[in-house]
Amino acid sequence: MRYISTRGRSPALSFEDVVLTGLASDGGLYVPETVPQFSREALAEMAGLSYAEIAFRVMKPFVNGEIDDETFRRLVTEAYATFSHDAVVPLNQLDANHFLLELFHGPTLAFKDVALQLLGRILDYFLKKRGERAVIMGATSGDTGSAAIEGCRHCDNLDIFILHPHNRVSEVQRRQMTSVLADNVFNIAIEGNFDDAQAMVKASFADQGFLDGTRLVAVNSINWARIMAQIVYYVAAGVALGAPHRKVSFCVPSANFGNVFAGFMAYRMGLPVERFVIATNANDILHRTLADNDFSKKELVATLAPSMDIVVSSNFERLLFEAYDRDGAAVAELLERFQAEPAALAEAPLSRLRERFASHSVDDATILEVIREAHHRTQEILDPHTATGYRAAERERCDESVPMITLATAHPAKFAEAVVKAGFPGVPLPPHMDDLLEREERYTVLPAELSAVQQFVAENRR
Ligand SMILES: Cc1ncc(COP(=O)(O)O)c(C=O)c1O
Ligand SMILES: N[C@@H](CCOP(=O)(O)O)C(=O)O
Repeated sequence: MRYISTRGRSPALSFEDVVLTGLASDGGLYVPETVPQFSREALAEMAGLSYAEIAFRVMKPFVNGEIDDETFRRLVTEAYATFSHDAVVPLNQLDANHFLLELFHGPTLAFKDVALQLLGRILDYFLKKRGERAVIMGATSGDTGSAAIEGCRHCDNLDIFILHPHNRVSEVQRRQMTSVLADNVFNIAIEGNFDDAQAMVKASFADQGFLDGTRLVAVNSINWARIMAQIVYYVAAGVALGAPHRKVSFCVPSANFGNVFAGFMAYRMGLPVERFVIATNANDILHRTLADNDFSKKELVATLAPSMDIVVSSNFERLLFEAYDRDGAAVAELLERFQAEPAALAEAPLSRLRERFASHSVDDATILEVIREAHHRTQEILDPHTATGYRAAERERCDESVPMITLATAHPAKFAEAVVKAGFPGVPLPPHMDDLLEREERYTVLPAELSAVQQFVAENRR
């Protein structure tokens, strides 16, 4: 298995090299050269297996023997032993055919743990094997940051720099990052928004001179291993509900588009998926593109689902690459146009996308309404991101014979503002975070200027 760039102009890489890098040199994102296929029998055999075993089987073709089976199995098992639920990602039935896939039982209470608990271990394995050090730069709207820090903090060979938008993440999210006082962890609060942070991380991959030859590694969903690990829970949920013998649909709260793209990969590998429903908050570029072919940037809006406050969805490029029949030049041309002015997709790729994807945008008032309504129906308090998915799924459900699986992407305790505004007293943090609000914090506020950020990284890496 080799990995190629979505813009078609970078050399193909091995799994090890693709994990230990970020953007391709042509500015594209890496994807597997061929998509591994699961037969119906192979999928059917997975029903009833442990999550770790399903994870091993689904990811093995991507790893391509570059980590021996015994070691890879151990890394996977250790990663998912950190989750507080025996099923790792349990399915919670809401009604006859609507299910929540709870992805928030990891150490930092969001779906990012599923990939980052594993990625930290894989990075540690490869860097130790090579005897190399590396620098991580990551951008976060609140959840990736703490999951990356938690997944990588014990890697001696890594220094971790996480950029979050100053005063735009929840207090719990900020403290989950800034209260980790390890010598290799650096939190930077950017005076800007998530898109500014993501742009600076991407620019740093394009020109790594400031690191004097030290390797720069991505923990955002730029990194293929993030997508790879997220494919697993689509397969696990699908086979638990009867795939491959019946189809399933997924509704995914979306922003940077790594999560739903992982689902699309599961579909391409053989999981029978009827439909992916993309839920956005008021930052609705994905919905406008699919519904109106309006592929344009709009001013960022601060919402009650802050982790989805993103203007440009990085991984949409990976889906465009598939929709444009893997024509890297066409993708590069479209994205260059999009950076400069409002753009539109060509007719054929857009209709291909519309065959499999639907979308809905959910505003703040509706998020609050859903939190109340879902509590009334199920006694559960949803987090505001999951609430966007719940509403989009309800709007889209039509075929009652196809289970709809809404991805519950975070624990409500991380988002007190929305929960309290919906009329609830709040949701307690789990015991391992009991004293989070009293812990000492450390972070540095910097302007949204690439040179200031790169200078900070260069001066502080060990
Ligand atoms: C809680 C939560 N839900 C949904 C999303 C959207 O996921 P994605 O960026 O993979 O589309 C994010 C982060 O992006 C998130 O943190
Ligand atoms: N919502 C994310 C934004 C970054 O997304 P990623 O999947 O590319 O890491 C966050 O919480 O940081």
